[in-house]
Amino acid sequence: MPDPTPSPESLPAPLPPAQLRLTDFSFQYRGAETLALAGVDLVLRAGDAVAVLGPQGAGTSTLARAAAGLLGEHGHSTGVRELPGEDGHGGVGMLGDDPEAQLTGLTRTVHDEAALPGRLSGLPLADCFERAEASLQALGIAGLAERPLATLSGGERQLTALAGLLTLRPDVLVLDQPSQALDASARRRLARSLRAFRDAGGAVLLTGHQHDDLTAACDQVLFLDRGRQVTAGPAAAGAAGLSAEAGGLSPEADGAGQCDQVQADQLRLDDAQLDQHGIWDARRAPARRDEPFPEAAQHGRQVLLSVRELSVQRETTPVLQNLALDLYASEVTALLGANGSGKSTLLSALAGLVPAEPGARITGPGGVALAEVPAHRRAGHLAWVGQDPGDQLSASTVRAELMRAVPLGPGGRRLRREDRAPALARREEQVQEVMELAGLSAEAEEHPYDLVPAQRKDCVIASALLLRPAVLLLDEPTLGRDSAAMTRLSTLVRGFTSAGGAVLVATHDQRWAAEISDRQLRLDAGHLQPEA
Ligand SMILES: Nc1ncnc2c1ncn2[C@@H]1O[C@H](COP(=O)(O)OP(=O)(O)OP(=O)(O)O)[C@@H](O)[C@H]1O
Repeated sequence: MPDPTPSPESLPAPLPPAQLRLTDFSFQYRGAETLALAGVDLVLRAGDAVAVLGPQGAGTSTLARAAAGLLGEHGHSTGVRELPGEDGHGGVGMLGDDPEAQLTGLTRTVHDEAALPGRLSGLPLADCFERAEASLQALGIAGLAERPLATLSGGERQLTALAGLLTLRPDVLVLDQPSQALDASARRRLARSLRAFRDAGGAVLLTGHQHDDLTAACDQVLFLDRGRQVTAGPAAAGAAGLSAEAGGLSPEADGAGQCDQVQADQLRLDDAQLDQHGIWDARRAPARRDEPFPEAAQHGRQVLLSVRELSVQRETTPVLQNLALDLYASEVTALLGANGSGKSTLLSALAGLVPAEPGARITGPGGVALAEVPAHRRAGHLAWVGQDPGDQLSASTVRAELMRAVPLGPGGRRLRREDRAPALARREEQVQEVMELAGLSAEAEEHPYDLVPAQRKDCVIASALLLRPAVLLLDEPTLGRDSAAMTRLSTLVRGFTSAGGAVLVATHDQRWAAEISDRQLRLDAGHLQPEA
């Protein structure tokens, strides 16, 4: 008879200790009518990496803040959050999803910013500096240590904020959309740093709306739908009917509250499942397009913007060198390139916001020479949507922001009294239309700063469209978008080119670049090359 007592070798290894546990955790923002999180259960053990994905508004950022203990003042929670490190050291370090809010504003250089968290937590100075250097090294930005923060590119800022977090050696790292703004090699370096962090006993929680190399390297993925953790089985059957069930049923009935975590290896996270949950899969091969976009063929290859001998220095470093570029009517040109390669510099120089070296020629629609034209007058020809939408928003509601973008009279001239009412009605109509196009109708009366970063960008894109420019310059418009918002963005961009406009768009999302663009250019060492 076999011995019923299991041998010690056959016993499962004891589970590593939990670093963070949320049990039946619910949260409601003050003044909100519905729960932002409803009965979430989550356990992060030493060495774990878990991704929580959901469409925009599903509560992934709220979950990140809940895990980091940052929700306290903002509403009411029920359930339990346990964090062993709460007795003193370790704890949770979090990087938020707002690229504009990641640096403290208290320091001047990259090195000082990376060392600051340690200094604020009372570490000896020598340790702070040593850890800061090690973090900068691990993330591949040691060369930027002495750089003033104000001179960093978007990706460089993101990595600097991460470096600061790593110096605290937290038990748990919570990263809300950490890949946004990172190029492929920075993402790989970050993946390696997270691996090392986990091997040393740390746990990682990633949240966001996109599936990418980092979420694919997690052990598990959870999906959120309107604050509820939803059942997502490994097969398509698990995903079927999710949207129909979730939200309308009680947590008991729809399975929320039971931790149904899915292994994230690609074999089990299939396309249907990600689509079902509204997640943009940045790793997927681009959808094939056999024909060129029809509108491009229709309008012929009319040059709308011609750039020659464009050189730009930042401080004393040459970033763009003698660059030549043509943008064509009805075409989308994708601008690829590593972090810090100069994509934003190029777009800003075209918009007249960064000075070019003498000799540059920028010729706009109808042969207008733009190189000498100041930025505010270029905007009618070339509308620029910068990397940080906050820099371009100033009104207190989305509607007011957009109203402001439409000049009432032709060329901004004053209108006669009798023409005012019809002009106001027309403006109202245009604004309404563009809000619908950009998916902002429900946010019309919101303060732009209360929107999530992707919607803030939508607001700036909507303003740009209202200017009716010939050329649209978009800097990283895909950040923080779920699948529906990506589709909306594509529709908006193709709508613009259908009407004969040209688009130049800087992006790190190679799938989207391949799907949306008529051609792809890569910026490298100050020069543009066709993407291989
Ligand atoms: N105001 C500035 N002063 C000095 N250097 C700057 C300034 N802004 C950017 N730089 C530097 O110029 C280079 C190009 O930056 P830019 O922001 O154009 O790159 P990018 O390709 O858009 O990067 P990312 O993909 O990270 O957004 C980088 O080395 C950056 O650090």
